Amino acid sequence: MDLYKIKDPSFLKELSIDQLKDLSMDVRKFLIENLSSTGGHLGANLGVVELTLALHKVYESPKDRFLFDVGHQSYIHKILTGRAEKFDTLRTYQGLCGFPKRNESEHDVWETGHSSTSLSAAMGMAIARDLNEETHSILPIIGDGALTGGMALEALNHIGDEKKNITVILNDNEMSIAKNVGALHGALGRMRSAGKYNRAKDDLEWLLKRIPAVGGKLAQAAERLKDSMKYFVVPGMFFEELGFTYYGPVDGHDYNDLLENLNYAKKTEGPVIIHMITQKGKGYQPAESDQKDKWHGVGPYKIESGEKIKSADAPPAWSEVISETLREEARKDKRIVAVTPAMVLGSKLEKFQAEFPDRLFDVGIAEQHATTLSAGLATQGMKPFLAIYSTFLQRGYDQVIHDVARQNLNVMFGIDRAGLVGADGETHQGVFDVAFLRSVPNIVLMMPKDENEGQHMVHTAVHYNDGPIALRYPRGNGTGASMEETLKPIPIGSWEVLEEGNDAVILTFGTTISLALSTAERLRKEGTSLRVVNARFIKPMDESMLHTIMKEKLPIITVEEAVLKGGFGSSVLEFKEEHNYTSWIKRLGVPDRFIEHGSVDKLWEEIGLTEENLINQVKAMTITKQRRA
Ligand SMILES: Cc1ncc(C[n+]2csc(CCOP(=O)(O)OP(=O)(O)O)c2C)c(N)n1
Ligand SMILES: CC(=O)[C@@H](O)[C@H](O)COP(=O)(O)O
Ligand SMILES: [Mg+2]
Repeated sequence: MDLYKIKDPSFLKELSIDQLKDLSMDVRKFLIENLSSTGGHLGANLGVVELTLALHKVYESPKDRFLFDVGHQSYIHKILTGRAEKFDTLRTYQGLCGFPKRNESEHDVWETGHSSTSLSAAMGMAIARDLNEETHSILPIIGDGALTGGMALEALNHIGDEKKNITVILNDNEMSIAKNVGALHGALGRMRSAGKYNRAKDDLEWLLKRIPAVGGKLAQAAERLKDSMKYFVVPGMFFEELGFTYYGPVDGHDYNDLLENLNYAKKTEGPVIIHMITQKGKGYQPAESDQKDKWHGVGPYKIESGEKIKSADAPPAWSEVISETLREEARKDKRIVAVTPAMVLGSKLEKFQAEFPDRLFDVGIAEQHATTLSAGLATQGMKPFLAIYSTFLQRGYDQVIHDVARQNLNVMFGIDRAGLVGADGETHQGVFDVAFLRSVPNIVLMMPKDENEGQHMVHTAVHYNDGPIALRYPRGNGTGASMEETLKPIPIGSWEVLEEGNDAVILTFGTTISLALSTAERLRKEGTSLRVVNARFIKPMDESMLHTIMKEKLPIITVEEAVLKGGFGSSVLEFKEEHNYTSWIKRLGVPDRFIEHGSVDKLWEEIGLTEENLINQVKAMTITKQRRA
């Protein structure tokens, strides 16, 4: 079938099971071909082909609401709702978003990117539906990984109690990004192996209710029988105890099983959970056989061999440098433990895990728990290193304030993916942490200019015993800096002058340092000398250097790959105001709006992090200064 001709999913109603099977093959081929050049979340999508087609066949989007949790598995939904032709632009600048997007289609009713939000949103929609006396179905589609997120459990608690008509599609592939973890994962495993018990239970109940002569009594007996079987065969029966009708396990690749259960659920009153078993990466051998992450998220690759296309000789990834330094430190100090909320692979902690299996804690998608767990560890004299993406630390903000900083505990934060991340777009940009951390008392916040300084910062954090300390580093590869053999602590709050100059000063840190240096070089050729300062401690700042600069009355430009509102530049403005200086300060950084997906270079251009813009700002300030003088 020509997928480019699909305008909406209504055609599915007429398709036979054989036609659905053919269409599934076309969809898989389309995904494998398109993503081989764009990259994207291939594994998860290959696993939900049948599930998504079946949902669109039985239900009626957008009247019925599909909420894709995390949303990385919504590609088939996008194809079925008329967006196949945009797939060559997937996750590129101004192209198709990799997650559901309300302004892309009326079929995208809930935007995601971060996990475990779909059940709460579904509950909100269900309450509104009932108050408005509407009758549509609401179907959150949530993975076994996302189900471990605290929010999902909070929502189950509410939905089960209120008995709302919500049909939860639980897509259980036994994988988070890496193998799923936790007791809930274990419970799902037991439900999976309980086989078709539930079907037998429902069939029995259905049969008994239809015997007219003995009707009620027999049905009551059946109910008792069902309850005792429930405890006997499926210990806990977690979902039913919470007030859900549980259907499953359903073979998520078998249309007979899928359609039968979806149609059954459609007629069931109250909250329903359909436990679907799927295989991540299904239908593409390299993904199926990958034991690590089933091709969760990939860059471009060769279709035939599955070989990933990578630029040769790239410097090591930032995450690798940081976690490898931590591993080195962990050999010397037994108190060091690493904590990750489901990101062992992304944060490159596999080697740490292999060497110190008892000192690495993958807690699942549980950023709040991970943060407070680290606080708990620190109270007992341990040195926890919480490796966490900047964007996901947003989930643990109260825990940072209430549990870590307030008690001034020695928790180390490795804030990964700090700055613009590119293809994942606005849900994942790591641009808020500077603003939301610098206002919290007791925290030290730093960012290295290169991976050599990065390793020294890990060392600094390990040897810092005066409270929480956070080290932020970007997505992708390092700068290729040569690495010093001996690790040394960097004095807390110290900045360094990278380039001397007397016409204007640039205060910057991390990724934007190279921009400042190249701009300074260009301006020097034109006779303007810029002082470039590596403001590697965002908090505390180097106040002695700031006093010197402000006394010199040089124009100051702050540059940061983080939000301007409340960011590093704001702290420089505050310093000026607190000390009654008159310095002229300009701030460059991320403006007050959400930044969509695209290559980081393109996004820097969009927000004015370019040499041209910086040169213009410097010229405007220095020329005006000369005129004023
Ligand atoms: C709050 C939050 N933490 C971490 C992530 C990173 N993340 C994206 S997908 C994923 C695994 C999700 O597993 P599951 O829900 O089972 O979906 P699957 O990929 O297996 O289909 C994780 C940890 C995220 N998106 N949001
Ligand atoms: C959907 C999601 O949240 C993750 O899969 C994320 O896309 C991973 O990002 P990295 O590729 O930066 O690890
Ligand atoms: Mg999963």
